[in-house]
Amino acid sequence: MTEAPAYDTTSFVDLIDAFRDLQETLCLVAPPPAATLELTAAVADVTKRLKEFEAPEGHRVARDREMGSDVHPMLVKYEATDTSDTSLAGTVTFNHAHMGGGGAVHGGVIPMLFDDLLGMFVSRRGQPNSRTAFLNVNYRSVTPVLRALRVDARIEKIEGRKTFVTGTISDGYLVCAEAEALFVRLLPGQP
Ligand SMILES: CCCCCCCCCCCCCCCC(=O)SCCNC(=O)CCNC(=O)[C@H](O)C(C)(C)COP(=O)(O)OP(=O)(O)OC[C@H]1O[C@@H](n2cnc3c(N)ncnc32)[C@H](O)[C@@H]1OP(=O)(O)O
Repeated sequence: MTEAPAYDTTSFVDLIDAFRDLQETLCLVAPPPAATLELTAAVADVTKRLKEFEAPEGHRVARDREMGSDVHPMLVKYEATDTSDTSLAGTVTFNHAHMGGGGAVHGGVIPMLFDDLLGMFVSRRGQPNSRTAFLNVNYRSVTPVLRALRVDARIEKIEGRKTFVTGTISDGYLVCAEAEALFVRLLPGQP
């Protein structure tokens, strides 16, 4: 495969942010049928325009490994503020699109954040090209939406191809969720 050309992701990050805004807004509205029909056509039109720019694997911006969740519409955006070789601290704010019920984050969204956060951290500071072997999540207290929460990750140990890592999401001193995961480095040629 040829090397992907240098690409300025700034405007694409804005597009993804606009998409996230759309996702959240969809979770907040009750439009009448006529408006829904009109809006469906408008969204379909945007999708049609985007399809003009389809690119082969390796050239798609959403898979830009350096940019991570900033350029991927499905992933939860977080900010890493403090990293060392074995630890990471940062922040995440879940929105209405991530809500399960009663102001709490959906129980499936939390493992997705952990898989991405811990996987990215392992790739950068542990062993690149690793895959999640297990990810165990404990929900210790309700994870609230619309609040800046703290995220932490720590590489506990590396044994051969295996990187053991833990993570937490906290609201002040209250632990909302914690995770334990194993990432296994792929062997050359391993699919
Ligand atoms: C500058 C840098 C830029 C950075 C930019 C980064 C970009 C990067 C972004 C990535 C950020 C997103 C990260 C998402 C990551 C996914 O979400 S990956 C998708 C979800 N995971 C999967 O689909 C994995 C499916 N499973 C598999 O592919 C294989 O089972 C695995 C995990 C590769 C392991 O298989 P294998 O290679 O054949 O390994 P195997 O020989 O069975 O086991 C190796 C060792 O691990 C142990 N092990 C394997 N599985 C388990 C298990 N489930 N439990 C306990 N032990 C296990 C074995 O016991 C063995 O231990 P030892 O005997 O060596 O002590």
